[in-house]
Amino acid sequence: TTRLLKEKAEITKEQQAFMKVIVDSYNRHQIPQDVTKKLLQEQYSAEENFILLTEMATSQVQVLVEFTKNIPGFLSLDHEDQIALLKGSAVEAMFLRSAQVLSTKMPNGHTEVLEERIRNSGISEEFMTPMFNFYKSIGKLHMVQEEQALLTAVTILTPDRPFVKDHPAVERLQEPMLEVLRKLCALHHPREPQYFARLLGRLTELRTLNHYHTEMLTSWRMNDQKFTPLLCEIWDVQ
Ligand SMILES: C[C@]12CC[C@H]3[C@@H](CC=C4C=C(C(=O)O)CC[C@@]43C)[C@@H]1CC[C@@H]2C(=O)c1ccc(O)cc1
Repeated sequence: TTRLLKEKAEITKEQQAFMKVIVDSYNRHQIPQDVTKKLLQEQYSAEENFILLTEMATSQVQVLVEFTKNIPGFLSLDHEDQIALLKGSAVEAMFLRSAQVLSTKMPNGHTEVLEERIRNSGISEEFMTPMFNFYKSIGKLHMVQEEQALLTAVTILTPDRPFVKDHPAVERLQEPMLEVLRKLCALHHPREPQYFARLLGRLTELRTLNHYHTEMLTSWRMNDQKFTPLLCEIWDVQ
């Protein structure tokens, strides 16, 4: 049984290689410096902050598509299911990304500036609270980079998104990632046996943000704020 226990805990060679593909892709695909640099330059106003966040959101969708294409097996899924997974996970991937970014101290005060601009971009208080509560709950986990990359991949490959036809095919891709993530959590957080369960609990909290996000988009539209064609396409807004 010790051998079985050992196998259960240890990350195998192929799991190591599999994880490396996802982590390298995650690190390679970030929004360009010239976009984040604007965070420090542009003047402060709700309109300017919204325009900046729109540019960041648009760039993040492009980054998300590139990252997703590198997830082993994703491109062999049914093409319509590929679109359904991207559209269904874009908001969650973005909130996960923003939580990871805002909970780590970025160089030269980006974090504070970014937080300031989010807080003054026309997002109403009722959505700001759950959003920043999520950021705090992610921050408390002190995820390592491999966990961040795998958690993002697990979020994208969630089988029960709207319009996904071949659930089992998506489950077959998500399962090995969950297995590696479970082992990673045991490896990096040995004194917190419940850490993996807490991590998955954040995915449930993430889903509730989808609802708030739809409201956020609607309230921005009411104030005649304009989105980019890519955001309109991924979020089905006119
Ligand atoms: C999600 C978000 C757009 C994308 C931003 C995020 C805040 C922080 C980020 C950090 C990034 C990085 O450092 O890599 C990439 C972009 C993101 C992930 C914003 C908070 C609210 C905003 C939003 O929902 C929004 C939606 C439509 C808009 O037109 C404007 C904003």
